[in-house]
Amino acid sequence: GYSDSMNCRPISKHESITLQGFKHACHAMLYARSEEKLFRRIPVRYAVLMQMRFDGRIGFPGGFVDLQDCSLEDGLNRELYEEVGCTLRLSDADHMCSHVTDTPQKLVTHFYTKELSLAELHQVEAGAVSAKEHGLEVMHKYAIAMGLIRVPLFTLRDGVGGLPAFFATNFIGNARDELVDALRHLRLINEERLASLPCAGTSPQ
Ligand SMILES: O=c1[nH]cnc2c1ncn2[C@@H]1O[C@H](COP(=O)(O)OP(=O)(O)O)[C@@H](O)[C@H]1O
Repeated sequence: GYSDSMNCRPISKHESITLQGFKHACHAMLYARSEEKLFRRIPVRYAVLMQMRFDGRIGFPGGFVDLQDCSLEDGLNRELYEEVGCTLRLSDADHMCSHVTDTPQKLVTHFYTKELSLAELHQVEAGAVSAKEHGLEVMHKYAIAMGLIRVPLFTLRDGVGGLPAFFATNFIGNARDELVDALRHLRLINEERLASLPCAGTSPQ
């Protein structure tokens, strides 16, 4: 049987695909180094993409992949194309971590990160609105993406606005932990600031 500690534990991609009776989902964090400044003053530093989901929660673009059908990466690339119109191809080299959980369902989530040029990222942002599974006109048909959003990495002087406020929003699945892992692992913000964020101190890895 599964112990409580199994609830969302890290697992290797290799081991996860040997599990019986588990669904697999792949999601990706696309990001780019940015010299942009908010209000000509606050350095953006990195543009990190997440999306507003149809259900009002925030997650990364991606979705379920049927391993009978295709590889994890092919499935991810298909989802990225259908949801946000991204034609870039992610590969095994972009895989960052995988987690397995048995509640509320038996699921493995595979998380990928990919650095783009700012121009490529702008293209994804601009193209997303016309992607097949994006926007209100297809909401009778698909579990759609409502819009790409950027993660604010700065903190305003009030100590709340910016990343702390963003962290207080509602995330899907383990998307929040994936975001924290990626920000830490890719060194997009420093450890001290990470530790000061609500719920960010205790990532499962
Ligand atoms: O950003 C994410 N990180 C981790 N898990 C996620 C994320 N977004 C959705 N999930 C989980 O992945 C599964 C597939 O959801 P999603 O809505 O992406 O798939 P679909 O678009 O194929 O229906 C769900 O169990 C959901 O809880």
